[in-house]
Amino acid sequence: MVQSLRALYARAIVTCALAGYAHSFSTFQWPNPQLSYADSQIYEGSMSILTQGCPPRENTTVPAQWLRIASAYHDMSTHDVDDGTGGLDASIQYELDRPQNVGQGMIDSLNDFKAFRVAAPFFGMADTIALGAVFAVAGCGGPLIPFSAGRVDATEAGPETVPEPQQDLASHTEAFRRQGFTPTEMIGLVACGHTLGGVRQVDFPLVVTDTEDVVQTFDTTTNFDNAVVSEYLQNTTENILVVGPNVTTRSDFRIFSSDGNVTMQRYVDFLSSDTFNETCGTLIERMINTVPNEVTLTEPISEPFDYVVSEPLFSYRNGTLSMATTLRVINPSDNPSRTITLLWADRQGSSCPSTGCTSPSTSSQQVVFSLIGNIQGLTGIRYSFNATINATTSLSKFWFEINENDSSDPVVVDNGGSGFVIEQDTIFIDNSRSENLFLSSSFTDVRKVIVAVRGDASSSVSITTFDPNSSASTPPYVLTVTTTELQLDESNPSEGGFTFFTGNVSETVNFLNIVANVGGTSYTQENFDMTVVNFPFVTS
Ligand code: HEM
Repeated sequence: MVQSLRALYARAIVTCALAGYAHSFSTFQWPNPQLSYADSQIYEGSMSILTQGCPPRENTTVPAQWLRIASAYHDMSTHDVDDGTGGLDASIQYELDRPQNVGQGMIDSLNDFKAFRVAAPFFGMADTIALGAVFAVAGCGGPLIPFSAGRVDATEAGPETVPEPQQDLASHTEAFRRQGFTPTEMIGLVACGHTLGGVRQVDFPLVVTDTEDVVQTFDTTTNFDNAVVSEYLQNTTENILVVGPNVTTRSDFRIFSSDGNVTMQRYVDFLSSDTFNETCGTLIERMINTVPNEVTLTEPISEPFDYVVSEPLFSYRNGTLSMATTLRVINPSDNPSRTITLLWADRQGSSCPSTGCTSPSTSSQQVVFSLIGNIQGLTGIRYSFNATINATTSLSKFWFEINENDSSDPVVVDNGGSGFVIEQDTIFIDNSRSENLFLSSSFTDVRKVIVAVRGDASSSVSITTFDPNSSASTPPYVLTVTTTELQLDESNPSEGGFTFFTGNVSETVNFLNIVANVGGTSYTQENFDMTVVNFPFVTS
């Protein structure tokens, strides 16, 4: 019953979206870099391109490789329900030399995840592997699995717990119990996984004994569907883990038939596709959400957050602060008369009326959604703002008002009543003074970051940068974290009480923290989002 409701829910979202009905998307208390980033990776990130249409690679498919690495058969298999340790933690990165983790797909998948530079301080390789599994299933036409973020990456190998095809049923049942799954769920999970891809001769010569066979696929379809089940029940299956010449490695046969085929039969009955998809969606979601007890995941995200605000970008010149930001609105009605206004309140004194200073949106752009957003039939508009703010009175918080200019009341987007609070205005990255710098001497692109400090040259500023572009050429791929002391910027002399400090960072840095000491007081800004800056381009 629960599963049916979930499926109905998923369908309801799509139907509402397609019909353009009023919607009830959720929001979160800003700032929340983890949820903002998870939303942007699911709904607007580019990684899902590699799974769209279930594309082939290495005689299997990219999604098959991505799902396998996340699975109860690999990274997640280290979980132990008895002591609450292990789970999906990217420990696979340290376990690739084990025979049980053989396969080009493992390296290919980790290289994909590295290439898309998804890793962030609050979104590690384990979250990326889990997101990869969500995209893999959706890309091959399977269910949409809600995504939760917050996994913690391991820094060393876990125990050797990957189940292997030559093990007996009792060992597999115990392995899945230890990972938190009942014998029935084990049957489901293996069937759900083995709807994609197959077994490679070169990696499993004792399973695929015919050296002419490069890969023996588990079923005759590429897509995420119940063919693996129906072909098994109709005795037409060529799944090598069911009918392979080596009886010892027929692990799928032992697992599928372990309850007299009751579970497999159930998938087919229901499987008007829906039951298989529902069951697999629930089981795979549980599988990728299996983490050590001390790790807490976010609530599952099954729809985009509405009213997502991007990092406010500040700049100071000639007595004024400018602040650029954007507001994303999901599934807006088609209304060219809509106006959206940015409002803000003074930080010091009063130059704004009590209702707030205002600045209209300067432009708007259709949101380009990733695979999941497209499947859900979403539309979205991102409105841009560029406010000119009196630098002395500054601002303490901002908010938005959406006016459809019809008879309806304007909608106030104010972060649940508190407004979008600017914690401090003493230090900020100056978006118009900073530069995207092409160094012709070394043919490299760097970012010259300029931090404006409301204080004098005795201040000190350092930045800690997070770069997902790991310099390693083989796993483990970990974020490169670098702390740099900034220097006084000679090309930007002090102005209006502001002093400017500078340092170069790699163009692939996606987040940074600033720590400053100004007049004996410490200021910090954490998780500044470098992916939205628009520094001017300069060649030097
Ligand atoms: C007793 C448990 C399991 C055993 C013994 C097992 C065994 C295997 C073997 C031997 C392969 C071939 C790998 C290769 O040639 O590269 C394979 C592939 C695969 N397995 Fe499993 N598996 C198990 C459970 C699972 C589970 C729970 C999932 C996911 C829910 C899963 C997903 C996959 C996928 C997607 C592939 C295809 C990979 C590709 O084509 O690149 N497996 N499995």
